[in-house]
Amino acid sequence: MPEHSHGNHDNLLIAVVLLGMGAALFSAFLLPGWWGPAGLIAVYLAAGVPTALSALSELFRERRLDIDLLMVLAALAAAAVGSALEGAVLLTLFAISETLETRAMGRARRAVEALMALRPDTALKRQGGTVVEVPSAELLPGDIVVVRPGARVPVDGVIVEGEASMDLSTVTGESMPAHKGPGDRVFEATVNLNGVLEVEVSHAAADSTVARMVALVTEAQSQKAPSERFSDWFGQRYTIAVLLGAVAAFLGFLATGTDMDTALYRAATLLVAASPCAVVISVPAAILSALSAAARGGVLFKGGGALEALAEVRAFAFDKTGTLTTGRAEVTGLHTTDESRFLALMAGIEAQSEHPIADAIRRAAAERGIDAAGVHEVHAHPSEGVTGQHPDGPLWAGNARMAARMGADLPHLDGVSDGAETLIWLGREAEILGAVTVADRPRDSSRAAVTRLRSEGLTLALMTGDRHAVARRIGADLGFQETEIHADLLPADKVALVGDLAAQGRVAFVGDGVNDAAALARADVGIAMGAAGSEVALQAADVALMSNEMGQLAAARHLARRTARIIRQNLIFALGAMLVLVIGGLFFDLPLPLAVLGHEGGTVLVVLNGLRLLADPIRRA
Ligand SMILES: Nc1ncnc2c1ncn2[C@@H]1O[C@H](COP(=O)(O)OP(=O)(O)OP(=O)(O)O)[C@@H](O)[C@H]1O
Ligand SMILES: [Zn+2]
Repeated sequence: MPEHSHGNHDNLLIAVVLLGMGAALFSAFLLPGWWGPAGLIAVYLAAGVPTALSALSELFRERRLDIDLLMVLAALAAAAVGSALEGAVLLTLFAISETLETRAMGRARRAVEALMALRPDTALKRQGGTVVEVPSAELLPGDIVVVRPGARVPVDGVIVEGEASMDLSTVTGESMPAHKGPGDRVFEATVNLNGVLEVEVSHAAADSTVARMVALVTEAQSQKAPSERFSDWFGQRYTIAVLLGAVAAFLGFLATGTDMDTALYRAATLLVAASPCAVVISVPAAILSALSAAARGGVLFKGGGALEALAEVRAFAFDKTGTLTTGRAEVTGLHTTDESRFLALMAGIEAQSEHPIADAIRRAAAERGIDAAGVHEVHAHPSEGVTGQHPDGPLWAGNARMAARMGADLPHLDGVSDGAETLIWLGREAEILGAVTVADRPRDSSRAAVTRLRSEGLTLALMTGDRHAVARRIGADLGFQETEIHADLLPADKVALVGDLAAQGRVAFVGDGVNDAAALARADVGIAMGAAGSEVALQAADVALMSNEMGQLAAARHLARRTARIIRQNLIFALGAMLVLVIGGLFFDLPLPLAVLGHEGGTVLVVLNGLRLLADPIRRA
C-alpha cells in the first residue's frame, strides 16, 4: 500500500496499544490509578511514534504530506487541551483500521501468488530405465517426467506419451477438463485427472507459464490506474487543504468567541473528519482485488489502466484467424497436376511459417507421407504469403496479392476461385504451379460471445487479412452483419480501421498476437486470446485471456464494469461520509471519538467493499 503507507503496526505494537487503551479506559471509568497515564503514554508511543516517524521521513525525503500526519496532529492537539483519552481512542482505532487495511490489501495482492503454491515441489524424472524423484526446480528443457493420474504437472512441457483429461483451471480458468495427447502442451500446476503421461520439459520452472502469470500480475498491481493517480493527486492536495482548513477553523472558532481549548479540540475533530483516507484507498482496494480475481479466472490484465479502459469500451474488433476461428485449419482441396511434387514444394516453402495455413499444409503433406522439399532463403510477406529459393528456381506461395506482385495471372478455378475457402497459390515467378484450399472453423464459443456482446449494445467488427468470401462465410455464421465485415486487410489497414472506430469511443481489439500486434497496440485495449503458451500474445496485449474460451471476453468486461461501479460507490460513500463528519464538526460539536469512528469505519468499509471483487466468479460468467 505505498500510497497509504501508514507505518507498519506489527502485532506487538498493536498488542501494546490495546493493552494501554484497556488500562486507560479502566482507570477512567472504573478504578483510577497510575495505570491510566501509563496506558495513555503506551498508546501514544506505540501507535503515534512509528506513524509520525514514517510520515515525517516521507515529508522530508519525498516532499509528500502523508495523511497519517493529520491523525498524529489531531491526537497531539487533543492531548494538549487535556483530552488525552480521546486522543488515545483516535490512535487506537487508527492503528486497528491500519492493520485491517494492510491485511485486506495483502490478501488481495497475494491471491495470485497462491497459484505458486500449487506447483509440485518434486517431479518423477525418467533416467534410463528407471524413474527418480527430483526437485522440480532442477528440471531442464529436454528432460522427460512421468505424471501419474491425479498428480499436478510439475513443469511446462509437451506430452510425448499417453493421453489424459486435464484440469487446466489454474492456468486458463476453464472448469471443463480438456483431453490432451501426444504433441499437446501441458502447463505447470494443471492436474492430470486420469492418465499416465510422459512429458518432455520445455521450460525450466523459473519461466513457466504460471511463474510468468504471477510476475505479470504482480507488475500490474504495482502500476497505477488513471483513477488511482487521481485519488493520489487528490489526497496530496486535499491533505494540505485540510491542514490549512483546520487552522482557519481554529481561528474562526476563536474569533466567534470560543475559548482556546475548545477551539483547538474542535479543530482537531475537523482534521480527522476531513482527512481523506477512505478516498485514497477506495481505488487501489477495488483494483487489486479485481486484478487478482481476473488472474485466477485466467484473465491477465496488465494493469489497473487496462481494467478501467475495458469498462468503457464501446466497440470490439475481432481478428478472424486464430481468434474467432480455431486457428487449426485443414487442407480441403488440391488443384494441381502433380499432387506429391506440389505438396513437397508447398510444405518446403511453408516449413518455417507460424501461420495456421502453413501448419495445415505441413500436416497435409505429412499425412500423405510426403517429405518437404528443401527451400532456402524463405521470407515472409505479412498478409500475402512467403517467397523462397528451390534448386529448380525461385518459388512463392500466397494469395492473389502475392500473385499480382509476381506478375502472375490467376487462372479461374471453377467452384474454387469464387468459393468461400482460403485459397493459396504456389508459383514460380509468373508461372502458376497449383493451388490449395484451406478451411478453418469458428470456435465453439465464438457465436455465443459475439451474440452476448451485441446484446449489450456494443459495436462489433470483424477484421481479416483473408479474402472477402471467407470472411463473409465465417462472419455470417457468427452473426456479423455485412457492414461489420472487413476483409483483404493488410496489418496497417487493421490499424487504420481500429483508429476509425476509436473516433466514436473506446475500442478493444481481440487478436491472437500473430500478425496483429500493431492493431493490438493501436486499440485502447488490446486483448489476446489463447495466451497460455504464446509468448507473443502475452507480450503484445493489455489483457491476455489464457484460454481460448471466447466467453471469458464478456466475463472480463463484466468484471471491469463491476470494478468501475464499486470504485464509484466507494468514492461517493467516502466523500459523503467525509461531508457528514465535517458538517458535524463545524456546526454540531461532534465529539472527537465519534469523528474518529466515522473516519476509520468508513475507511475499512471501502476496503471491504473493494475486496468483494476478489470473489468475482469470472470463470463462471
Ligand atoms: N505463410 C503463408 N502462406 C501462404 N499464404 C499466406 C501466409 N501468410 C499469409 N498468407 C496469405 O495472406 C492472407 C492474410 O494473412 P494474414 O496473416 O494477414 O491474415 P490471417 O491471419 O489469415 O487472417 P486474420 O487477419 O483474420 O488473422 C492469408 O489469408 C493468406 O492468403
Ligand atoms: Zn485514516
